[in-house]
Amino acid sequence: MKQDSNIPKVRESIDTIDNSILELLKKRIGLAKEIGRLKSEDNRSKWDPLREREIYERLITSNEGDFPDESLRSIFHEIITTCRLSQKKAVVAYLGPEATFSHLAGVKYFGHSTDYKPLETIDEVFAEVEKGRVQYGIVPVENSIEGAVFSTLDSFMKYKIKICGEMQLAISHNLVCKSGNIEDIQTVASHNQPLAQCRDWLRKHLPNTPTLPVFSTGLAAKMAADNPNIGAIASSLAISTYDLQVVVKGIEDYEGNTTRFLIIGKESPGISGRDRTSLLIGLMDRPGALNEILSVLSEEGINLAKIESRPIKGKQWKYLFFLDMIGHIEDEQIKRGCARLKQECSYFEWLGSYPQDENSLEYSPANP
Ligand SMILES: O=C(O)C(=O)C[C@]1(C(=O)O)C=C[C@@H](O)C=C1
Repeated sequence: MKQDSNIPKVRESIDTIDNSILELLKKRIGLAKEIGRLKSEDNRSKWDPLREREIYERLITSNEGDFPDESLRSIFHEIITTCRLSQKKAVVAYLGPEATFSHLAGVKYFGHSTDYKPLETIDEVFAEVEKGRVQYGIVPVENSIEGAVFSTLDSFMKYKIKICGEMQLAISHNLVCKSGNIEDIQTVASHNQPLAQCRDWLRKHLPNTPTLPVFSTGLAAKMAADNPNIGAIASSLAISTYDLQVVVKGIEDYEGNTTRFLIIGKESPGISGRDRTSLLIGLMDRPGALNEILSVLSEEGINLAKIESRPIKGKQWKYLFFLDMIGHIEDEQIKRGCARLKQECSYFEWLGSYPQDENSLEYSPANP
């Protein structure tokens, strides 16, 4: 070994830098708390997505690639979320138990300093937010392969809440069990959606093994931890949480499997400059009613990102439509379009305007 190694000296410099970063972080959180107090005096919302976007954009521009952009973004994501939470503590509810994809999505979105509350159903997540027992909920709304998550859409029709954000999570399914041996598996448990997303794989590799739909992937993982003959399809987070072994990784039938989650709360954030607006509408009972709605959007130059219909419970053959448009309710174009839609619709509800997710690739569980 070389005696005159320079490593200790360089490490000393790294220690000095780390100490300076820590001092600056302490100063930063102090300033964020001060802004929090000023915002409380003015009764202003603590969350300012436009300001947050400006910070990321400024830092990425001045970085010039010296530090990997993606890492820089996630470090500052954690810093800003922690500073924001120092202004107002938040509890986030999700479909539990621990280690579901919703839990994983929550941690990616809100960072590690937030308190998380697992609940048994998506409906309960909405109920807790509506009652104000938690500040936010995170719920899956659609999957790139299986389409809409109906229980989430139906809960929007039942509860008065607002959408505050969205995020996309790349989903990779693992077949797991206690021993890690496929021969031990007599039943495969999971949530309906992952079972459907791995249908072909299961048919091919475990043709005689029955599947068992349960409330969540986290519950399936918990069942596999308690019973050596149960296999579960679950997230990477579930493996460490429940001390399970991987039988086969990535058993989803299609690549690019991504789930879009919505963050729900009591109020939507202000404009960020790149936003989405969601509406729930009912059509008049007359010919061409849907066409009239689409014409309004087209005439106002509004980009419709998504339309989905759901039957109204208890009213046979009656439907409500979920619409996602690009833009914020404070944008003139969206404001004008919504005013016109209100006139044309039998039911109109603004579900919220919120910053669009632009970092879907950053949220890959393969790169946690
Ligand atoms: O600048 C603000 O308004 C702050 O409250 C500070 C801060 C931050 O930590 O940078 C925190 C929360 C807001 O969403 C935006 C930025």
